[in-house]
Amino acid sequence: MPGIAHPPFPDDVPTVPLIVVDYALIKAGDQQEIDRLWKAATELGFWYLKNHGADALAEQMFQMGEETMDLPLEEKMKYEQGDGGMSFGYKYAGANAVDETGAQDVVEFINVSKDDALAWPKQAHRAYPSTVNVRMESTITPFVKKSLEINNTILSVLGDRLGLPKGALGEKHLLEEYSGSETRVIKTPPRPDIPADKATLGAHTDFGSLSFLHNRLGGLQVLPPGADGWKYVKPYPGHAICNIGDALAIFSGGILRSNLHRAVCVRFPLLFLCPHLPTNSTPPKAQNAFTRWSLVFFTRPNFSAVLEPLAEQSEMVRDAAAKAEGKYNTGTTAKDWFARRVKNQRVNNRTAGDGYVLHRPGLANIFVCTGP
Ligand SMILES: O=C(O)CCC(=O)C(=O)O
Ligand SMILES: [Fe+2]
Repeated sequence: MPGIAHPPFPDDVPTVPLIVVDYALIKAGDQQEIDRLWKAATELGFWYLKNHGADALAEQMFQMGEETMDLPLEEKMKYEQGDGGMSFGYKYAGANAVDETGAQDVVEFINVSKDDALAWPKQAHRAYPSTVNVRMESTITPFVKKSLEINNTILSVLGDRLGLPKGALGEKHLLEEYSGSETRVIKTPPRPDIPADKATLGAHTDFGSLSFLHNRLGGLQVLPPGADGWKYVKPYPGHAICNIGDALAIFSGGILRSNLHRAVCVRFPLLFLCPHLPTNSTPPKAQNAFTRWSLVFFTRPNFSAVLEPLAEQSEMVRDAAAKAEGKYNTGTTAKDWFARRVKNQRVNNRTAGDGYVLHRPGLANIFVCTGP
């Protein structure tokens, strides 16, 4: 991917104009910028984040992803996450369902746990492919630390606006506590055979607290509330995409919004014919420009945290939770919630007639999905 020009984003598809938030201003406590973040986090739950300072590390992470995906499948499968509810490790293309029919996803990804990255060279949860190990110290741990710093700053600002005591959200996301927090590099190969309205990564809400996402090639779509259909999120250089996950929606009694999203194959202008040609007739270099790479860091609550509104610590959350009439009282720890969500999306765990419904106790059940 590095050094290969990407085709331009098409200008004839519906896009959603996300609010742009300047991380440097947020960090400096700029009230106007915090107002913009609050608007984005409560209305759509997605925003662009600029001036975050993580781009150089993100590029190195993409390289790690490419090196990993270039390993023989047999090697990658030694580190597969399996069907038992563990997300850390490799996920092969086709392991997850993208809709209620059980159609398989086409993305492969490598997930590295925040706990493993911080414990390195010790192991917290599991072993990884050699391509991950060689870049743990130089690339992955620095990226994880940088992403944690950014997400923790945002969490703290959102906690203040929710009327929570200082550190209340921080306590649910402690560095030293084991959690489902992880970084992920996703590879989507060019698939001209897949219709443009068919998901390559199924519709889902993220199940953690905050996601810090890096896109180069378009394909991400969100379904804004009240919209007539899916809208693309156009990638802009230097702009990460951030979104709220279910855990933060729950902690806030629904004040912060975790929105549905998915990924599809983008159709490019005719000038860039490759996606319309059979895959094997496209020169490899050009084809690589159509391989979609994305990178995420997911901040998720401590495994031991119970997912319920923080109603006792904020009047605002208490009022919102009261209006929601128990909808957000999951009675589940983040560990169990996370394992169930990971498990539910695996094709091998589908049983006849289960409809592949994602059970989000207390929240609306939606067709699922591959993502966290
Ligand atoms: O690939 C993308 O742009 C989105 C990835 C995503 O939503 C996820 O992994 O949860
Ligand atoms: Fe997602």
